[in-house]
Amino acid sequence: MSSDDSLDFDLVVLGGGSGGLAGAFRAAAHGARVALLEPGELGGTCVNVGCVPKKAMWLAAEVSAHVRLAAELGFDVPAHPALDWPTLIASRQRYIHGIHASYLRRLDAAGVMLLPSRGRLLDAHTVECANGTRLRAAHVLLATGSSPRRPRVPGAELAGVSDDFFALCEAPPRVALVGGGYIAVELAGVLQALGSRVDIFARSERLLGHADAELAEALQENYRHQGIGMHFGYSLAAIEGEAGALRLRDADGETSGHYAQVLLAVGRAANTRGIGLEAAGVALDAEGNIVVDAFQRSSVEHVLAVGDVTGQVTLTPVAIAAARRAMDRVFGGQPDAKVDYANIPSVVFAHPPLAAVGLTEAQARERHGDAVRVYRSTFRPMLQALADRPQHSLFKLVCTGAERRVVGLHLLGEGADEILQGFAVALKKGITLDDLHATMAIHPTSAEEVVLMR
Ligand SMILES: Cc1cc2nc3c(=O)[nH]c(=O)nc-3n(C[C@H](O)[C@H](O)[C@H](O)COP(=O)(O)OP(=O)(O)OC[C@H]3O[C@@H](n4cnc5c(N)ncnc54)[C@H](O)[C@@H]3O)c2cc1C
Ligand SMILES: NC(=O)c1ccc[n+]([C@@H]2O[C@H](COP(=O)([O-])OP(=O)(O)OC[C@H]3O[C@@H](n4cnc5c(N)ncnc54)[C@H](O)[C@@H]3O)[C@@H](O)[C@H]2O)c1
Repeated sequence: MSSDDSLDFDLVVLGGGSGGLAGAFRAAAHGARVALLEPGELGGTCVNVGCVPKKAMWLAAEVSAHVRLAAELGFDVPAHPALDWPTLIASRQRYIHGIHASYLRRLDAAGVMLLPSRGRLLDAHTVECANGTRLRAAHVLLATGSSPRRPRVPGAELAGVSDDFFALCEAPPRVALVGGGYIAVELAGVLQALGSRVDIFARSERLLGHADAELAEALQENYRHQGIGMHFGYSLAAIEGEAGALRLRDADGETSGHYAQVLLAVGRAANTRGIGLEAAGVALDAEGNIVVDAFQRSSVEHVLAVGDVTGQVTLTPVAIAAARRAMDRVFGGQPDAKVDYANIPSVVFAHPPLAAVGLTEAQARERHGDAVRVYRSTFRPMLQALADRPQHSLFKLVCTGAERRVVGLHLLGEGADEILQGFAVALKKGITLDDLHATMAIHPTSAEEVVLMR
């Protein structure tokens, strides 16, 4: 690549989260002179208040469930294991500090200049730091992420959001979670397993509107068994009371409570305020996300955007892939590099986890009508059966056409989070049901059910 020496940098990145870091590393690997602005901890949402600490808490919740299973299998362990939360949180934060240190080392080795500051666009080629320093760059990458939304109801400020969940040092005795999406489902499962009594208040008629309805209902059944309360079609009108004793009031004036903690999980909004988008002329869509084309280009030439701030599939691997492809295109001589947004696999870290790739049955029927064939397997994983526990797995394959091409795979059950990745490769390659049947099963596993479904 060739550089313009009249500019300070080839690339200035706003945001040191999943997308920003990936973009900075990839651009530097292509020889670009890069500056990265991050006012907070490196790693952004995912590393500090998202995927990583969430997974740590999910793993702890799984361990707690397994200790209880172990007791039922005859091990000499308590049926209700006590958890010293501070020890768990210390281990989690130690792990996260290790990630921070690794990023610092890697930025240093890559020659990326890290500035611990917010940035603001003055025009398409100029970024101003909080202290007034101005950086001139050939390209700017916006990767400022998103923040939790709060519903506009009286008392909303009394509630916490997912960031506050990660500040907890003990299980609050009773927790209300408002929302029915990824975060409400994940935090509810973890808190219930680690000692809280949890109620979910969802506006929708079921959990996880994005997921296959049958699996979502099966997960609800599991949550009910675990003692999680669920209220659907709920319209939150106000949050009342005082810290430690909060009540929810619905649109009919009915109240529910008292809750030691109310957590709001009603979606996230792109971080676009105060970053100079108006000055530079960067367009937003009706939802407030930065508009980008398939190559992550904003409405202003040389200004790119990736990750949550664009509102495109808001997952860490997507932010990373979008940033890498954009940098491959701009600095790596790969003019066609872009993300394929089709068939992105995802996992809701519920108990058990729900993993999915491709079309749900409803989406497939809408698109392919009567050509859709659905195959399902409901079974009790061996560990659950040995302990005589009721938890079942539900695996579902959605196929279309005479060749029975696999267009959707939906897994609810133990190990689903780890099973899906390989099958996601296969689905992207366009496999058929016959291809699955031609693959030898691995016995005895849960995963074998995917190649045995008829
Ligand atoms: C509770 C929770 C759990 C999640 N779990 C998962 C999961 O299991 N798997 C998954 O794939 N995804 C998960 N996600 C989503 C994932 O965290 C996000 O999709 C991902 O972090 C988006 O990356 P990003 O780079 O766009 O933004 P972020 O990672 O949020 O990074 C944005 C960065 O920009 C910085 N910034 C903001 N304004 C400025 C400015 N003006 N100048 C400079 N810097 C600025 C911020 O400080 C922040 O560090 C989860 C999210 C949450 C909230
Ligand atoms: N495992 C993962 O990959 C993972 C985990 C957590 C978050 N994420 C990402 O972060 C995003 C944000 O998560 P989220 O759970 O906040 O959003 P979400 O979009 O998944 O769910 C928001 C939920 O809030 C409900 N809602 C909206 N307004 C409401 C109101 N006023 N009252 C009651 N309910 C209301 C919606 O009906 C929906 O069920 C996710 O969409 C996902 O992309 C991913």
